[in-house]
Amino acid sequence: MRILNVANYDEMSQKAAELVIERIRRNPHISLGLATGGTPVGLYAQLVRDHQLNHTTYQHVTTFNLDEYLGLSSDDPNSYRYFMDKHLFDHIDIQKTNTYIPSGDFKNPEQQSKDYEDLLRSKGGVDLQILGIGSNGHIGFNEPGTPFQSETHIVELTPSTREANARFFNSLHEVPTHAITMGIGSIMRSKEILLLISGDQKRDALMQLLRGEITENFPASMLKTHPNVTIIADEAATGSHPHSTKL
Ligand SMILES: O=P(O)(O)OC[C@H]1O[C@](O)(CO)[C@@H](O)[C@@H]1O
Repeated sequence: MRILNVANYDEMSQKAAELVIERIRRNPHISLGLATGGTPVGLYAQLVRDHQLNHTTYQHVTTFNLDEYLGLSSDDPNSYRYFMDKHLFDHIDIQKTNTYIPSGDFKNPEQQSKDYEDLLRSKGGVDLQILGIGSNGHIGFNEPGTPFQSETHIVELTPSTREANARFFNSLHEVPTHAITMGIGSIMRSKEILLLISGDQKRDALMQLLRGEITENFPASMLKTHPNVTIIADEAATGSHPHSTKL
């Protein structure tokens, strides 16, 4: 893993955007794995800005989102489809038919999980996966204890994840209890991974990732076995001054 330690959230977003834009320009048919949550919002804003200023095109780009809440329709403001349209897709020239997000439909979620995994494979998988991390080490919605080999599946969200995400809802009560998520095995098949970490509330998770053992109790630890991971972390998360290290 390569870690780039930057000053703050804005610099993290800027550096992340530079990396993503470089990969898109190198491969205009790239398949991007996308994350939601607070962490990548600044990155998406930078991608939109670059598209407007420099006309980087997404005409041939395909995207796969990591996860979706179960029970929220795509037009619900808290659904991840809504989030992606609002922060990115509505502002770039991507073809919406090339943007895939797991369905949060309650009907037959097991089949939907299988269909999403089949789709990922049939489209050739993800070239560059963008990730955030939960304070408990979750990636996507893969909570501690998720098998490392897991593929797209249904999860029951932990109380800590629901509490952390309640800030996007009117109340904790409204946060769905279940979600559909790409598995750790699905994420690990990506050719390249870009993990973004910002804020002092993520410092323990970053330390555990860097110093702790590889264990299913800390899902992100599996990333240490991936051959091509870049972490961009800000000073609040690393607790040290900006520099770059190869681990
Ligand atoms: O970026 P945030 O909002 O801190 O969330 C961290 C992670 O948690 C999730 O939002 C899921 O709870 C992921 O999608 C995200 O990467």
